[in-house]
Amino acid sequence: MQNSKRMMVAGNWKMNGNLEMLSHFKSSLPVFENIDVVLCVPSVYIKEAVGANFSVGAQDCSEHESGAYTGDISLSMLAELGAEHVIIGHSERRQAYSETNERVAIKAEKALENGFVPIVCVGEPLEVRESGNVFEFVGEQLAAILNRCKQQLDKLVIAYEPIWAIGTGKTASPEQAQEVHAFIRSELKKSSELYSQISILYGGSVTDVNAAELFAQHDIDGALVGGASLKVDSFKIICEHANKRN
Ligand SMILES: O=C(CO)COP(=O)(O)O
Repeated sequence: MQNSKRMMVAGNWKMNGNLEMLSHFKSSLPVFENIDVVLCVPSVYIKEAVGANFSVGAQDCSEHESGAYTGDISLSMLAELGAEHVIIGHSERRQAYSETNERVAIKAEKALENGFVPIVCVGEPLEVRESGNVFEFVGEQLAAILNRCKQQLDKLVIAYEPIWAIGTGKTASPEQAQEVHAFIRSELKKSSELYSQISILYGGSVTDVNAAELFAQHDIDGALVGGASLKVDSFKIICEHANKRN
């Protein structure tokens, strides 16, 4: 039995793209009736991205509301531009900007308070997978998030992105991904009766070629797509696969 919730396909452009590419996406992506399609563009493009057949997300947010935080962008600013989703705790930010589990959890909590759908990322580096400690590592990341976001868990989206699969072309096998998704679901179950309503996306070298077999897994509710979200044709095919599953 598949979960009954809607599938989501979210594109993460990271620091890529330009206005011309955005305009191409806006005019080319059709409506997908059965799924939520989100494009997380660099923040400077959010306002321009709004108004097409997809929702718009940011790739990070500040945990502060305003003040002397040079370079930060607050949730209320992102909301003003029209963003409804926000990626939080992406491994690139955890690694390059030293974002701790607690800071990620605070951002997720603030995002929920501000009416956003936070897409909160978890996932292990290669050495953790090789040492057999995936559940322990992901479990700790998740615990911090669940602890802070208890009140509105049904609004949360979790993205499992094993770091060794990001941008490497080496995707987790459907079985490897399903195993961790089932673990995440079981942890969610301990925290909330709403566990079955929380979408768990898979991210890490998702392409138009491997999306269907990933989406066929019981606990995979969609994808967070990096490289393949930069080409409208591949992103569209991934959306079509998700749309068919629902
Ligand atoms: O980091 C990712 C999405 O957030 C995944 O990136 P790739 O799809 O390029 O591996």
